[in-house]
Amino acid sequence: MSFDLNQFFKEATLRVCGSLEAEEFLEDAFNYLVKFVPVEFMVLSYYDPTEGKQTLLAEASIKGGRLLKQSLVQPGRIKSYSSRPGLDFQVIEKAKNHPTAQPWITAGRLEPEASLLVMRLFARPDMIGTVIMVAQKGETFNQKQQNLVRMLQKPFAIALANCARYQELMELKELLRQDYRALQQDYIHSGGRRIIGVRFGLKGVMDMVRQVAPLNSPVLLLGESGTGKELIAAAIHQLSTRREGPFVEVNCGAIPQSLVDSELFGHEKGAFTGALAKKRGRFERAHKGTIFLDEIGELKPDLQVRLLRVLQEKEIEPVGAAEPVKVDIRVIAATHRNLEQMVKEGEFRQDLFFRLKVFPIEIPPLRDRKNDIPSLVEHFILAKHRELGHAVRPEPEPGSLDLLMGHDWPGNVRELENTVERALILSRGNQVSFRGLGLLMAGGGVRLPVYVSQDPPDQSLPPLEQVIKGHIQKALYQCRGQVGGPQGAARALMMNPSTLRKKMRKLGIVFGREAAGLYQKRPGNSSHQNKPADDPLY
Ligand SMILES: Nc1ncnc2c1ncn2[C@@H]1O[C@H](COP(=O)(O)OP(=O)(O)OP(=O)(O)O)[C@@H](O)[C@H]1O
Repeated sequence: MSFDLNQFFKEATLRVCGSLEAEEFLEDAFNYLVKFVPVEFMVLSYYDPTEGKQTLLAEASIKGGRLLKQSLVQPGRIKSYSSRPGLDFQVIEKAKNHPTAQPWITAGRLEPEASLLVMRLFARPDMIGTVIMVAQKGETFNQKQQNLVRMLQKPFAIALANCARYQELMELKELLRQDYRALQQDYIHSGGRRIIGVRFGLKGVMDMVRQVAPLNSPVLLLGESGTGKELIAAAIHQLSTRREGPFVEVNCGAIPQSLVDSELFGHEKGAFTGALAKKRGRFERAHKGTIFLDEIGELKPDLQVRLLRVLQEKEIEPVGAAEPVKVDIRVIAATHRNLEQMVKEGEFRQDLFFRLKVFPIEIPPLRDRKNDIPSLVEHFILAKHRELGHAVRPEPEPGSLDLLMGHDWPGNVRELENTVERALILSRGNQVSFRGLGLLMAGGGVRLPVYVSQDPPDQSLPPLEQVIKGHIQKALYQCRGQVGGPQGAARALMMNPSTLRKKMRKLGIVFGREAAGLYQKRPGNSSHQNKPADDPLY
């Protein structure tokens, strides 16, 4: 039966152009061509003329196709060699005589005596890659076989150009997807969140934040869990010149060990089983922005070394990448652990500790800034009642403040936030109660008694309005008649000052100029001489 060239061309072209994945079409082409030419394995490489960089894309042999994506290390030589004319199609009798085959021979991937067929691929007018066929042991490519392969120069070039574009698109799509996800997170992280206590309990912290934010120096946030370290980190980013860039958070204690490498440093496609697409790590995603390394004390020793390298060299090495990637990032780290002690005990690298603690900021626990509690409670009631979709915004039940101020808050602001949310979920009507939530009084761990009366209603109980009136008057007395401001009764009662004024007018309580001197405490006098006459609580 005579050999049909047209049939060969058609069948071979269908295989070469049958897929957009390099390893797939190369494998299909190999399986067909091996019937006609003595090829042991073939390699497809991609050449980027702008960067003068050559990448081995894929290889195929009897074992199947495989994605390689390895950059060749001699761009200068390749550039000059590839611009040499007349080398579009060559057969090299012995690989050792070919200028660019040497690294392959050294790497043990090519026999020095092997015969090669090198076919360059062009997309007008540039060379975009090569197909290299390595002949089976002791064989070479005769003229007839060379002619067959040469017929496929154009189909291979088209397949490679399409594959390169496709890869580029896929990578862009993946980057966009990652950026979109990161942007969503960034929005949650810094989107208009208020910090309560900036002029009170966090004043010292905020002064330091303003000082350091415009600089590029690393910042180390120290403080117990739930004190607001992440919030402060986001504020530093917002106040910095990097605010338009990303704010990427990494909880060093929460990433599973098996994923740490690729999560932080990223990976190339095919770097390991399951790495189906190139992935940018969090360091790379934080480029031109801020990376927040929470729970830095949990970082394993090998990662401490790599983080130190990132801080020193300002570059990262994605898994499977041929070259490091430069990153421009600002690092903010945080921990609730005593890093200094960890250094002494050999659990944390001293050099990394010194790098990170250029500007340490200590965030005080909530128990040391209890004056912030009323504003925090008001803030969380407002935010949570909206989140929960409650129609009315409830006010804290009278006496709540004593209860909340008496608690030690070992879980800090996070515990307070959760407590408010829980209380709101349980609240009925327009009052929110903090009783029965298991809040412990400071120091003793004594549960506040929750009074549940089994008796019939006490007929001698004063009417509710009278109790409220007396309670407000008591607050006015304690606040020396002041209604608004940080020392005012509204704050003590966790109420909006205008709501309190309205209520006082309704209840007939005198306040402001009308009450001049009425609520002033006399120095040294504890007998409450100025107490309101109709006050049922005195
Ligand atoms: N000053 C504040 N004003 C308003 N909300 C705050 C404040 N401090 C903390 N929060 C809120 O309390 C919660 C806990 O804060 P954050 O996560 O920043 O604490 P953290 O110190 O980073 O905790 P961890 O060490 O456990 O990671 C968050 O919901 C945060 O928004």
